[in-house]
Amino acid sequence: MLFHVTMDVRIPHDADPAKIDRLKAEEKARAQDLQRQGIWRHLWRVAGRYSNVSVFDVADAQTLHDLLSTLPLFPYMDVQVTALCRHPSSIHEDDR
Ligand SMILES: O=C(O)C[C@H]1C=CC(=O)O1
Repeated sequence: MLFHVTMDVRIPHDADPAKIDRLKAEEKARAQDLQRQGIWRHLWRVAGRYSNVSVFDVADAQTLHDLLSTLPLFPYMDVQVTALCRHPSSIHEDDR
């Protein structure tokens, strides 16, 4: 199943910079690993905001929740999820 996910990252101003740098590095490694596996299909920065829009390809909503909630930056994210299904006019056979 495909899910559109928006992640708004909100780092508290009083957060420990060293801890945040470590979490960002861990997040990057995790995100790149999931992209290589084809699970995190799209990852886009929202221009002008510390936010991304992403498309995930996972078995179901529980799998997506387990994945998102274990991201290193998850405690600092507001996450919105929209389930996607195939558009009848899509020319992309892997849209499902
Ligand atoms: O920067 C972000 O949008 C938050 C998060 C998502 C992927 C990643 O590397 O960090």
